[in-house]
Amino acid sequence: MVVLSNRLPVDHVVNSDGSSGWKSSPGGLVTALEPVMRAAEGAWIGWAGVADTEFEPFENDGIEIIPVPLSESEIEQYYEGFSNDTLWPLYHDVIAPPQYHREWWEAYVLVNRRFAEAAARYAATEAVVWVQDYQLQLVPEMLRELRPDLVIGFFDHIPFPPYGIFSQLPWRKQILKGLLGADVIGFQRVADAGNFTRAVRRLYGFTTRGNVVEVIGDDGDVRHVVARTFPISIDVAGYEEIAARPEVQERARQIRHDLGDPKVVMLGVDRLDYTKGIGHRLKAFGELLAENRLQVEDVTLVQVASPSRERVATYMALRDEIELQVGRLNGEFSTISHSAIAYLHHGYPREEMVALYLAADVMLVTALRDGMNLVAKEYVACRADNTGVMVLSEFAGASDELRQAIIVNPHDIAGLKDAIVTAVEMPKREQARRMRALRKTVNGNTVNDWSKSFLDTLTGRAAVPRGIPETLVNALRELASADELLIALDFDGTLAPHVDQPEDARALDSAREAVLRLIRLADTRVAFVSGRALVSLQHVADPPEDVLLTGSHGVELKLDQPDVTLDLLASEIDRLDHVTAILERIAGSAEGAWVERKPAGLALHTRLLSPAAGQSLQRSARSRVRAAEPGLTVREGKNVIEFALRPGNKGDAIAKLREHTGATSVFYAGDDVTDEDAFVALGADDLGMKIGRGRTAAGHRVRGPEEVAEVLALLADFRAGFLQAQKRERAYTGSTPIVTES
Ligand SMILES: O=P(O)(O)OC[C@H]1O[C@H](O[C@H]2O[C@H](CO)[C@@H](O)[C@H](O)[C@H]2O)[C@H](O)[C@@H](O)[C@@H]1O
Ligand SMILES: O=c1ccn([C@@H]2O[C@H](COP(=O)(O)OP(=O)(O)O)[C@@H](O)[C@H]2O)c(=O)[nH]1
Repeated sequence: MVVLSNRLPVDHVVNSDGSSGWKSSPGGLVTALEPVMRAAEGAWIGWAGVADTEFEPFENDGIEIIPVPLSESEIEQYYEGFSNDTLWPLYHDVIAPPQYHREWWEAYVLVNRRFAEAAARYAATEAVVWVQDYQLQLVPEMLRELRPDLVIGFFDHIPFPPYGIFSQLPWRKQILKGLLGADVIGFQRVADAGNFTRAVRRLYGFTTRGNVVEVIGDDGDVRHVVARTFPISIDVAGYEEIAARPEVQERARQIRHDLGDPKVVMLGVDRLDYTKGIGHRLKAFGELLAENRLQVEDVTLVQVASPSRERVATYMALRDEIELQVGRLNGEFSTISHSAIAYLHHGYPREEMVALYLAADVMLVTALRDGMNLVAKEYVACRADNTGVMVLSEFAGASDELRQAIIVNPHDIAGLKDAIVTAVEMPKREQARRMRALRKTVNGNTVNDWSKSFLDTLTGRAAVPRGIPETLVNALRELASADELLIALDFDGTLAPHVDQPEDARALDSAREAVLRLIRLADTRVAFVSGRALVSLQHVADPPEDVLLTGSHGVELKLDQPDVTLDLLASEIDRLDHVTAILERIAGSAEGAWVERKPAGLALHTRLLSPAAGQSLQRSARSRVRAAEPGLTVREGKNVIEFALRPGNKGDAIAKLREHTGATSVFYAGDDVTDEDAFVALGADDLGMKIGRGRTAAGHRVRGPEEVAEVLALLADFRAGFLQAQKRERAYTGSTPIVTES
């Protein structure tokens, strides 16, 4: 795996004595990704934090680091400018006004290209490349152009703005196009993913179905891009381990002592950023002191404001503002023995952070907008004794999960003050009740869970366990009570195990038996949906009389009537002959490749070749056919590329079958890339089941044809049970069911 982010986990530093070295770099992205990368084999590509310096790749704490150089002017225009003075405020609710400068955009494009080129150089064939965050939104598309073999993921660590705000961006279409180069785009919150898909619909008119965007390329080909939420987290066990160390606990006691042992220590930990709501927090605290609702002898606020983006004008102004506010409040309310606010403009190492979390009775997270806010999760992970209260802004992503915090709107200063008082006065029992629940939530989604679920979605590599998952059993039980049920099944790899020679494929006996049971049931139809030509499907599947058939990806149909023939025009037959000649030549150049002629198209099979050789053969077939006979529909499957005269896919087949049968619910099972068209055509009352590994839009997954047979048998049991019960009920209530008008 290759990870790309603007920041590396370490920054290069030159000390005052002229010596140099590497230190941990700031921010939650690094906190989250570091443990993931230490556990994974792979390289991390990013900027070393200094200008105009080239570094050779090196290893740091078990991670291979590949630095990408940036010049002084690129840092100004790409990082401080476009990333942090255009995108950052725009994506954070325009809390500060975004600046739009064309030369910043040009630098952004240039640096994104440099990152894409670095990834293209380092990634092995068919490797997974995981691009991080708003600084690199153009990389997915650039990288796909350079290396179409790669699997590309993108994770957005910050909010994705609503269309009304996003649309301000002069380069909004380019940004979306860049992102859509990824196979999976991850967001922190459901709302972010929704904002993104809405923008895609508005600006490109692409169809989105649930989490899947149908991206239509310049050549008319369709790619399915998954855009969904994956809330990021922390290395919970790592924080718990540090919090349990005696020396860290001693340090926490020392901190409280040094603060004058106040009754209550409140803590804020943020990069000094206008998104974090530090000013709102200080205002609320100041008013509580002024109104005597809190006393300076009892309550101290520790505010860590770690330095961030210090050359950006908005950040300089913020520092002045906050420090003026702190100075005023301390001047007004501190006594010789008690400071109101301990203000620390430093970045601290992790052990010191944990000691602060242990020392704090109340954690204040009052962000005006924040992608996630890992500080909130870290505080919870450290409170093993179930004490402590968190006040948490509803505008931080963490509030979606940490529901037992005291959730606040930081703009409502009166509400924020009440929340702070509630936190300060909260009885220990109530603290424990809430903290237990918070800890359970944080433990239930660690950073490993986050990366695993993202990467599993990306690569479809989740080892598919044997057996039928409980969630699938429940969904089948529900599906079995449909008024009119259609069970549509792919054949190869679903009912029949894959074999080297397509004509040798046969359905498993157990699958055949289950199908025979299903077709005997009332209000239940079974269909086979195959990419094969109908005649080939009939040969291998030997389908029972009542099974509906669709072949050639829905172009051929046999629906309760004698065979359907396809009328081809003479010109279409000429085109097929021409493409046959081209493909035969290509197949002839590689031992083990062969061409299959279909009623309305051709397929080049490469399954006996190595994956790399197969891919390269498919690429050359694609470009030569496109040049010679433009306008054919191209479909890529596992080890096969098809050229069809007429468009049509398994999604269309489902629509035709649904119409023919009047089905109110559809069950669809398939294993191949072409089955994804069918999965995205399913609706809320339907059930999609993917067979084996691979990215999918299906809601369920099983391992192989044996499990498919089990699932079909189970569905037959449930359906028979439902129909029996329905029959009994009708007999009991006097034949026909009661129909009410609405
Ligand atoms: O690299 P910097 O410019 O110094 O900024 C530090 C990082 O800030 C942002 O962090 C975000 O990621 C966190 C983890 O997902 C999330 O909890 C937080 O809400 C975000 O703001 C930024 O997104 C990173 O790229 C920066 O490295
Ligand atoms: O002095 C400091 C201040 C913060 N952090 C860490 O920086 C990260 C901040 O991440 P968060 O998601 O809260 O916000 P971001 O800074 O990424 O916007 C957390 O892991 C903090 O523990 C740190 O190590 N030292």
